[in-house]
Amino acid sequence: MKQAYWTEMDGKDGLKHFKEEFYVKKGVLYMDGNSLGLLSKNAEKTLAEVLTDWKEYGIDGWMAGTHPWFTLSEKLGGKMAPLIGAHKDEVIVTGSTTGNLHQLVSTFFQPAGTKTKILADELTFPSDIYALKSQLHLKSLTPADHLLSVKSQDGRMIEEEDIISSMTEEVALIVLPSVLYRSGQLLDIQRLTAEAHKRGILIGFDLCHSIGAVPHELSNWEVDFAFWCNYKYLNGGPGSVAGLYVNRKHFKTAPGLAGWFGSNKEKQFDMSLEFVPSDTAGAFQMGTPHVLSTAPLIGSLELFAEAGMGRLREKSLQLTRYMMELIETELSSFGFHIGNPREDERRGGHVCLEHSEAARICKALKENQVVPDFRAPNVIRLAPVPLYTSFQDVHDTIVRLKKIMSEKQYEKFPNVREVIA
Ligand SMILES: Cc1ncc(COP(=O)(O)O)c(C=O)c1O
Ligand SMILES: Nc1c(O)cccc1C(=O)C[C@H](N)C(=O)O
Repeated sequence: MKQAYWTEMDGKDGLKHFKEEFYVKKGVLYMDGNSLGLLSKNAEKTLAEVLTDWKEYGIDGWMAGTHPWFTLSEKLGGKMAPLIGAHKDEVIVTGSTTGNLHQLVSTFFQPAGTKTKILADELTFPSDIYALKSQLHLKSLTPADHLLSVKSQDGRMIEEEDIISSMTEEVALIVLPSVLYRSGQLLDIQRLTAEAHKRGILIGFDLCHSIGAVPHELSNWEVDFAFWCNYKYLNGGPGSVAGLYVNRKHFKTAPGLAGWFGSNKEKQFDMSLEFVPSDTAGAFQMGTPHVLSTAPLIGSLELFAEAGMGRLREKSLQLTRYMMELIETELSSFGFHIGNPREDERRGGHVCLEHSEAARICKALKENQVVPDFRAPNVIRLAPVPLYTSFQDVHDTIVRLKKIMSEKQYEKFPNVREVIA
């Protein structure tokens, strides 16, 4: 493997100083930032600041201190907006991914007449399907008849053409992932939104695997709503508070699940039994924000503002391209298949490496200080995230993998998954 390439790329990498901001363990090649991002010093600092404010101010921390808690969700929504190409008031940091999906579907799925179906796809993350089915049940509609699932032709990707041809008259709402969690396929959000709207269908996206990895233009594309977690590429920490986006054209739509933190902030403490919603995406909040699980995001988002999504995406594409090239040149005799799309505009931030022995190859990688994750039945996900991964890290990952394969190190492990990854 030629050293010239990675030394040259690392040498001219304008983002390389960010790696020092992160707790990257010495000798460990962390390729799992698409599942749980690493802690940054900045995130640690803002978490400590919020704890200090609690210590110092008690109840007054809601309005005083370094990061007053009462407006923190709105403030962070504004800081997150550039990552998805939204207006500041269209984004709020709140809830969890699955909770936010429930909120948005309960708001925007309004079956009427013959328009009673939700369209999703068969490769989406299971939690989304569970949520959609339970939302149908709540409206006394059976998922077997009312949840349409676009089929994959190859078990990896979902073709946009197939999604569009499933946008029938009966569909009221579409919920799709931006990037598929296993194959890393990036869907054409702009095109799908335009096609849905031509047919009078509302459309929303799960951005879990694209936020912080891929730039978006949600407002310009007129996407109706979106939701995501902040613990993957955004490094908000395990169980970090999530986010949602609602296009301004829907600000007058009453939230399906109302709660007092969705109130107009001036009125909230009037304690009236009449709900007066905020006139922003803040209306879709419910209860008191989980401040301690939000605090690391304050620091983390500062890093994203400094790095910029354009530069992050450029480096991410270079890293995944380099990884795929090395896989092709170095690992061709070991039975791997690259399961993600090759085109830049069709892939997210991770490489999907398929192998019949994937579960135990992952165990061998971990033993060799490479952290991937495994997704059944046969996928090794490798995410060289641009904030803390160098080109040399990508190179070294493939060197370690090649050694594992040449020496058949994986054979000493059973080929079954661990509990989580
Ligand atoms: C695409 C996608 N959607 C939804 C979820 C569920 O998120 P949460 O557990 O935060 O609700 C995840 C990850 O867990 C995910 O990857
Ligand atoms: N949300 C997770 C969790 O609570 C524990 C372990 C992993 C996760 C994940 O986020 C997994 C991730 N959504 C995936 O793409 O597989």
